[in-house]
Amino acid sequence: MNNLSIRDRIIVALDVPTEKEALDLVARFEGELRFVKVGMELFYGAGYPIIEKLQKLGIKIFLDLKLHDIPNTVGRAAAQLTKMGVEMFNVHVAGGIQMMEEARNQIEKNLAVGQKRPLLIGVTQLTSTDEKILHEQIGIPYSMEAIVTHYAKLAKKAGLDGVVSSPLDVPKIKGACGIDFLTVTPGIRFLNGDHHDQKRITTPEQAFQFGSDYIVVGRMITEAKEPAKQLEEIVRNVEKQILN
Ligand SMILES: O=c1ccn([C@@H]2O[C@H](COP(=O)(O)O)[C@@H](O)[C@H]2O)c(=O)[nH]1
Repeated sequence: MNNLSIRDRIIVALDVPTEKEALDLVARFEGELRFVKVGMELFYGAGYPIIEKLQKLGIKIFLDLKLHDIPNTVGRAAAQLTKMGVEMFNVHVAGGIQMMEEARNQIEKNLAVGQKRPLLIGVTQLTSTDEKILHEQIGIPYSMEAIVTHYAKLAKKAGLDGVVSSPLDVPKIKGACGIDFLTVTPGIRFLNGDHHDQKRITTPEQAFQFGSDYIVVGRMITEAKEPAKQLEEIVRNVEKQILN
């Protein structure tokens, strides 16, 4: 994908409700955190100031608000998010091509002079869902592989930079959309650890083996006794595996 180091490709999910808790958590990494995810909980709790504060610390931000509404509304929201100068944000592919294109167009229209364009990423099928949920609850009769690949192709057609998916989906997505189409993958767990609400999971090592460009890791790191040590261990193990 690019020549970023493994550390630069690990996005730590700051799933906490307040600015103080987020900044306290970041401080525990003593400058070793490169990329974080600000999701609904933190953004709704702390608002735009947390984005500015993290940026001042030199940390890249994936603003994971998963926009999903009519094209006009999503386009207008995308215009506002573009002005925040984050590295990436996302929309649900299920909103359709027109909705995704509107987001993409509004990004272009609202870039400040010299501003790097935020990456626009489409959410495929949540990693907390499996085929049983897809069939019995959501009412989609296709296989997980078919629906995720279909969503990825739609996102590419609409001009998005990549998709959020399980690492398990990455080989199919890269096969269908090309190696440069980005994959941002949550659902990262140790084999014997707690899977919580996640259904389609892999270890960090497997995720990079499958070709994930970025992994998103939350509780496995943030709920560890020593989050910084946990991050270091993940980086070390993935690098060791790549060298072998
Ligand atoms: O399909 C998706 C889309 C987004 N997420 C987000 O990633 C993190 C994962 O956190 P963990 O604690 O490692 O489970 C979380 O912020 C989700 O909102 C996802 O898990 N799956």
